[in-house]
Amino acid sequence: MSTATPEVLVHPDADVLAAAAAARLLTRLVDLQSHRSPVHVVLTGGTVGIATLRAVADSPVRDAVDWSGVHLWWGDERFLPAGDADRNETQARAALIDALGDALPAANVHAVPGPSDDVPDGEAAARAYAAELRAHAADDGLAPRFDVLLLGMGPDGHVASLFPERSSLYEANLLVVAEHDSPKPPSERVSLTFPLIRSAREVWVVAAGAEKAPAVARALAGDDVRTTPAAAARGQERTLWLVDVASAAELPGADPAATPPVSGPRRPRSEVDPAWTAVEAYVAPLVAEGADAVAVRTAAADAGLPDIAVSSAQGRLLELLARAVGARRVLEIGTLGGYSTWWLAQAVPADGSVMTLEVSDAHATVARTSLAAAGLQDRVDVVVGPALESLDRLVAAHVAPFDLVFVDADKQQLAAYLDRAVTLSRPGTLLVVDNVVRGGAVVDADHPDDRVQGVRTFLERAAADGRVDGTVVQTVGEKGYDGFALLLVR
Ligand SMILES: O=C1O[C@H](COP(=O)(O)O)[C@@H](O)[C@H](O)[C@H]1O
Repeated sequence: MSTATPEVLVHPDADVLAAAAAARLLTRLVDLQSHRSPVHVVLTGGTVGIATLRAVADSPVRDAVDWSGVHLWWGDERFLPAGDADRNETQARAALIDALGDALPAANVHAVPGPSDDVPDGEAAARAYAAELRAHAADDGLAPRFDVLLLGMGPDGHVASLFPERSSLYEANLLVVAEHDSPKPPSERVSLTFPLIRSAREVWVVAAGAEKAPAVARALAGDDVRTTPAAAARGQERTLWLVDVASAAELPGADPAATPPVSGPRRPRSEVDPAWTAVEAYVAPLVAEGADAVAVRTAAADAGLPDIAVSSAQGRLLELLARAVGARRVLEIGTLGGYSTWWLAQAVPADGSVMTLEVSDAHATVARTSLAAAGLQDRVDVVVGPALESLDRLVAAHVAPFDLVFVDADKQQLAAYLDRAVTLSRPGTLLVVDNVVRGGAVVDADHPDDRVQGVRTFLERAAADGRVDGTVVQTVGEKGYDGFALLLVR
């Protein structure tokens, strides 16, 4: 089975890391629940793992999750009596599960059994846990398909209770194993094995602290699993390493003298800062992305379209702008999978319209299908072909002016789109143009990227164009650092 190459996100410190991991987990759960139930999450013990659960409990977004559709499992457990303070389960209950109360049914919490008459040793606990996994298996498999599997990592590079140099690292048949004489106390443990861990859709490794820097560097350099077990921690669809500055200090390119910043990102400005994602997750209830919008977004991803559509917060902004100007006729340049189109279509009245121009036949088909499934086929017209040609046809046909034009297409031609868009407008038409800041690159007159140069030409043209009044609003969020140009036609 092939697995996903690790992606690394560095956070300023352990607290921000835990908050961001919690926000990410909550957002993922809400997203997943829009099209799948139940959702299976594997918890981890350890400092960051438990801090993450505490942050989940403290987040108002936790109520956006339907916990009755979430099943919780553990990647490993210390083989200690139920209620022992050193059990990962006990710590997870104190951090999150108790706070969820009746929202999370007890039957959804799948703890590894502790010692009892029926479960005299770790092997018996491992067998019992494997049976529990089988009882919830997907499609006659041996275990549920885990949606997110969280792993902490020790300074020795262990994950779950799979320690360096142990035979359990190579277990190929069992889903769950017992570990005796663990190098980290307590000595008796039970752990999922790598075949099961690596069958998860997404594996997220969380690690913080300078003492973990060597192991983080070895794992991400692809060290031998025998010396750095974390090197084998990978998911089928995504492998995420959520680390702090201190534990990332030995990664290639890291500044060993770096101290965590008081605020702001440490990575290039165009990348996504976890604080931005956390805020986006926090405001998700206000944005209220509906199930139809999630379906449009998911269909685009499933069809393999690039992940360059607007975010839900930006989509909502488009909807609000269109409503604010009372738009009845909207023109969009650049449909992609129809996600921004969906938001714009929410704003126009039932007898209003959104015309959206898309150069790719394949993208247009995805968009049409999704928008029809959302019941918007009568309100949205997807026009296929090079946008400039479509625009020139509209100009030649003297169509009625549009009330709002949203431009999210090839940046090289933005100035030409501006020209056509103004021609197709009336005084008071609002033009919204996406991606005009580009991580700050727009200020670089010698930038080699012709998209940056396309934006610069457009902004210079807009500034000189006596037909519009405008501004640029810089934005941060899950789409990174960018911005919208807003132009009001005089
Ligand atoms: O013993 C364990 O340790 C690891 C990592 O813990 P940390 O305190 O160094 O973050 C944890 O992932 C595992 O679940 C746990 O049993």
